[in-house]
Amino acid sequence: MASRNPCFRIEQTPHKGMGMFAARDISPGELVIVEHPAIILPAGDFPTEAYNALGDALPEPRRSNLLAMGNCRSLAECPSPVEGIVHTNAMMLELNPNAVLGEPPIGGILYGGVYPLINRANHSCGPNVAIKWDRAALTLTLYALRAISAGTEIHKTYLDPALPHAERTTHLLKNYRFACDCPWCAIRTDDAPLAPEDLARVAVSDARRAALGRWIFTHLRFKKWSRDLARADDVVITEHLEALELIRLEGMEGLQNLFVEEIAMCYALLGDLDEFARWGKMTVQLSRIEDPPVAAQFEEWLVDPAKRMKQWAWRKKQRQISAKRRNNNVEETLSDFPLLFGAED
Ligand SMILES: C[S@@+](CC[C@H](N)C(=O)[O-])C[C@H]1O[C@@H](n2cnc3c(N)ncnc32)[C@H](O)[C@@H]1O
Repeated sequence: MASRNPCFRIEQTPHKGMGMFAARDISPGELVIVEHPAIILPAGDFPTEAYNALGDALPEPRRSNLLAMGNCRSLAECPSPVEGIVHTNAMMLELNPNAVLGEPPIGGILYGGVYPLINRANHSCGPNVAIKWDRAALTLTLYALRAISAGTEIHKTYLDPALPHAERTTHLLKNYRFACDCPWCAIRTDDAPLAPEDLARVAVSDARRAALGRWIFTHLRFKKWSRDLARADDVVITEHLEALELIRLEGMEGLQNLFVEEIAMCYALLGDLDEFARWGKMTVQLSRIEDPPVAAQFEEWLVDPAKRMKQWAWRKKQRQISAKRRNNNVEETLSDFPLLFGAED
């Protein structure tokens, strides 16, 4: 199936059914596709006839596009192919059917949306794209989390990648009927335990993922650091760079924006123009889809940070003021010494 979107194509994979592949190089933060659902229905189980009726009610080519989608359920489990397709593909979202027109219908009942193109993206525990809901329009936006070179498979994640390997495996087998063979997983071909080297690799990955999941609760954040001059100037930057390295190793770029943005802010408070420009531009690039107000704010600041940011070089200035005070005290103390000595002499 060919897509008119030049950024990706849908192709057969060797062992995952169809998949989504980059048709050209895609930059971090770049839009891959915005898509409307083929169908959207309340979460839950319905009689077979209801699923069949839903499929029959769809106009062509939406109906045949829906029926061509992946279905990991057997006919014994789901006699209606529409039901199997919904269970294999539906992306959950919470909507309020009584919401006021023009307001996002957030809060209320869980629904599942099926998206004929976005749902072709297979799973990885280190996904290179993420999704964002527009609950008012019911569209899903897929965007790149890191650079994706032409020909690479586009993977999203079907679960919280911070979960340990064993829980990820159980979830994927139960709900999607496959064993993940991404670089962060280890597959057991039979009931035998994992090989010692696979166990060790998975243990390292689990530990890193758990550390990243806890990071924001256990490490110093920009805001606290910004007001606390007793802390070293580079403490947040150093720790955030460590987090970004763990993120890179685990392919968990879905977590990176907070760290990148806070590093940019640290450099702003330190009055470092070059580093602020570097990290600020990265923040703009990564936030354009995920958090447009943040991207807009940084774009504005980047024009002339020294003039446009209230907090520009604040920490640097505080350090200069306290150094001056210290110097003055030292001078006063020193100038007192001759008198003291003189008096004693
Ligand atoms: C939402 S569909 C993804 C698209 C699907 N491959 C297709 O042909 O339409 C989910 C199904 O794709 C397959 N799949 C997704 N990710 C996979 C992976 N990493 N390894 C093996 N199979 C995968 C499984 O059969 C799963 O039930």
